[in-house]
Amino acid sequence: MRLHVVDHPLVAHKLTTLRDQRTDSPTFRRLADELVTLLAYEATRDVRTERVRVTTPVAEADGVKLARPRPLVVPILRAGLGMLDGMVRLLPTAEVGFLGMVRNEDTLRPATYATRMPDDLSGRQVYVVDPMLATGGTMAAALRMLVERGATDVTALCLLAAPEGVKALEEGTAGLPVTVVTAAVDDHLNENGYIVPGLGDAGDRMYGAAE
Ligand SMILES: O=P(O)(O)OC[C@H]1O[C@H](OP(=O)(O)OP(=O)(O)O)[C@H](O)[C@@H]1O
Ligand SMILES: O=c1cc[nH]c(=O)[nH]1
Ligand SMILES: [Mg+2]
Repeated sequence: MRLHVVDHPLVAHKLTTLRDQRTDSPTFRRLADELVTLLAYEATRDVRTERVRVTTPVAEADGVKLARPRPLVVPILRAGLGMLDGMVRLLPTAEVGFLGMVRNEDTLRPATYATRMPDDLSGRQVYVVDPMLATGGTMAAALRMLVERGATDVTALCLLAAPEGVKALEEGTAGLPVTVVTAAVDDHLNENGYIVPGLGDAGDRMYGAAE
């Protein structure tokens, strides 16, 4: 597993407001959208392109376009939905697969309640989006599912990670081809499995009632 923590003052600024408990749902959603754009800029550095020629109003020019097969973006519902628009804005040719997963708040084990995904992911570049990497159980289960379908090139974009989740992915996905891109790795997980200092429950903050 490769880990890339995006070190940029605009990322740090937006993440700080995201963490603030006074930030309401509409602002939280806007900031998550803006942050994913900045993370995606780094995460898509190796996205495959092909050479093309275009005619400008002045002359012929060499250029590049996103190549086929089309990249696949996979939001992990619910909270990952808040990162989907930003991703497909940057990757307009992307196909989207959906994974509905929820963590049992007592056992902290993930359960999958929805899957809508191409059967064959061989040769595809896959970008999984989920704001929180806490114990890593949800992301590890998602990765296993993608690899079972033939994925060999997976990038996970998370707004925040815990060291425990990073370690779990390093150990649990040994040999799996995954790069994790995040805005920060926080201090630790608390006894309820929440990232400390974190930002609370990302799904609730995105889709709970606006304050
Ligand atoms: O690393 P883990 O310990 O597995 O925890 C992380 C998961 O928990 C959150 O989702 P949640 O289960 O709260 O679902 P939601 O998005 O519907 O709120 C988060 O968006 C991740 O999917
Ligand atoms: O801190 C955490 C941990 C898991 N899921 C969240 O939304 N937040
Ligand atoms: Mg949640």
